[in-house]
Amino acid sequence: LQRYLRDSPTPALDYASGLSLQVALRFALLSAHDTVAQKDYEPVLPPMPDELPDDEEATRIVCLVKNKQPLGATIKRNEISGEIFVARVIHGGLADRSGDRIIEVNGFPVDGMEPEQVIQVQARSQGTIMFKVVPITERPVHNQTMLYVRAMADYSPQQDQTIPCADAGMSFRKGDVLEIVDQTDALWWQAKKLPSNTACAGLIPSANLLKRKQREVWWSQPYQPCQSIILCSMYWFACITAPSSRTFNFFSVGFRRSMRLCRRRFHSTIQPSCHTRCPSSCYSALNSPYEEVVRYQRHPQDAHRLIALLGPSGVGVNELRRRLIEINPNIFQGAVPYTTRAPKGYEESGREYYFTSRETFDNMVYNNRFVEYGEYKGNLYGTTVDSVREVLNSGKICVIDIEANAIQAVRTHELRAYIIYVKPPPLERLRETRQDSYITTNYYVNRPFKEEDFQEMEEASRKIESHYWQFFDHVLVNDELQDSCVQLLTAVRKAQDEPQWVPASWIRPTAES
Ligand SMILES: Nc1ncnc2c1ncn2[C@@H]1O[C@H](COP(=O)(O)OP(=O)(O)OP(=O)(O)O)[C@@H](O)[C@H]1O
Repeated sequence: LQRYLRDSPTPALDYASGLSLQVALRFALLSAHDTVAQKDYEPVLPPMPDELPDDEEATRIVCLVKNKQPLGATIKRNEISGEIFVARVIHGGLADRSGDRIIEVNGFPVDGMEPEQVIQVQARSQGTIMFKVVPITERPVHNQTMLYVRAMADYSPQQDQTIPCADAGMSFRKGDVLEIVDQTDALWWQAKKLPSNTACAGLIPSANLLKRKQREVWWSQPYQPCQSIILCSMYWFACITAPSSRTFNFFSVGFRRSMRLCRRRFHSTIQPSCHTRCPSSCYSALNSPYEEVVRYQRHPQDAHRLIALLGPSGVGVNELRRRLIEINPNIFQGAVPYTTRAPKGYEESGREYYFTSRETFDNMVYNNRFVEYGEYKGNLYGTTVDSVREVLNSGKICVIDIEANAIQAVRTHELRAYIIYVKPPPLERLRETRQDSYITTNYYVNRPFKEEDFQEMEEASRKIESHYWQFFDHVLVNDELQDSCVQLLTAVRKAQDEPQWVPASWIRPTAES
């Protein structure tokens, strides 16, 4: 504006936006032009009051221009003195000053008023609001480092009776990455949802407060068996069985179609206690509604990240994994599972399976060596961390499929699993795309998909999503198979070569992790 005043250019027209009503962008540009042409420099601030207090340091006049943005501050009343204070100023909001005592709003003395009445005064004002405030002399120095977290729960300020101001609140869904910009208040933090293009932060419950809220909700709900699954989602168990009779063009490890069947059938056979199996991960998932995350980019010399695929039975997890490995078996590989069953004539230990005794297997279970394991027809089957490590150490990308309750076993500092959730497309697309496909069920090895298979898949995906969505690094809707393969390949490449949000404990390992 200073330069404009100096140069005094003459506008071509006073009303140029009429020239181009159809093109929104151009219209915006032209109306900006008109604003300058008409010298319409909002806001016009009201004149300063004549009677300024003698002690200039003691009070300040703060003038804010109202627009569609919230004011960005919450106020509170001191119950004893009746004085009104700015309780909290929202980071990046209009009123980015904190702790000041408000004595007047638009000329009305507000001492002794209820906060709601003060808000009424503000709400009535048009254009500008003038506050007379007594600034606090000693402002707390906030020496905060940047904190990023992944939300492990959903939150909606509109449904929270306890939030100081629902309009200043920020809703989030589990899995969202939040930048915490202010943690000075023990109960209400300020945060931005990433990726963010707003300067203004929103109020969210602090970790302790959200934890308390979750516990209250949990206690107030009637018992549902699936809740125990959420709470003990780290019970890692599954049943794995012999390779299916299906043969492929090349031998590929771990395409055990019946393994997933078996998991379904024997779902509840093995449930090791949380404390003996994975105390640290259980504890943190139960107690931290926010998981601290950092941006991580794999160094080209580091081992690849493990790729773990999961999804409801029949959605196509194995098909996608098989096709990915087929694309380039020199790059992608599955992990060789262990079993206690006797080898068949053509089988070689270390190729189809590692064959081992029951005693050794039990020992491995005891020593937490398995990502997943289970029993089928009297034999034990399982995938170990060592088998995964072997593939990763060979420089290849290890691709495995897991049940959702094995997620915590692979989300570790060492494996740095990238979790891809394979989601069914909408029902009508399932019907169309699976017309010529075959499903394997508990009773049939291969039969065409039926309507109830699709319904079951939908139902299962809803359950998986409601319990585990926060852990998914990528969601792949398996609609057209070819497209899904391309998407999978792209996601895997990104997982290895592009920066990703990962748990901070992977980068700064703690005693627990
Ligand atoms: N996008 C797709 N379009 C059409 N058919 C598909 C698609 N994805 C997978 N299929 C087919 O659906 C069937 C089930 O797939 P797949 O065996 O991979 O399921 P899964 O998720 O591993 O489940 P399960 O563990 O029960 O075997 C297979 O015949 C597969 O070829």
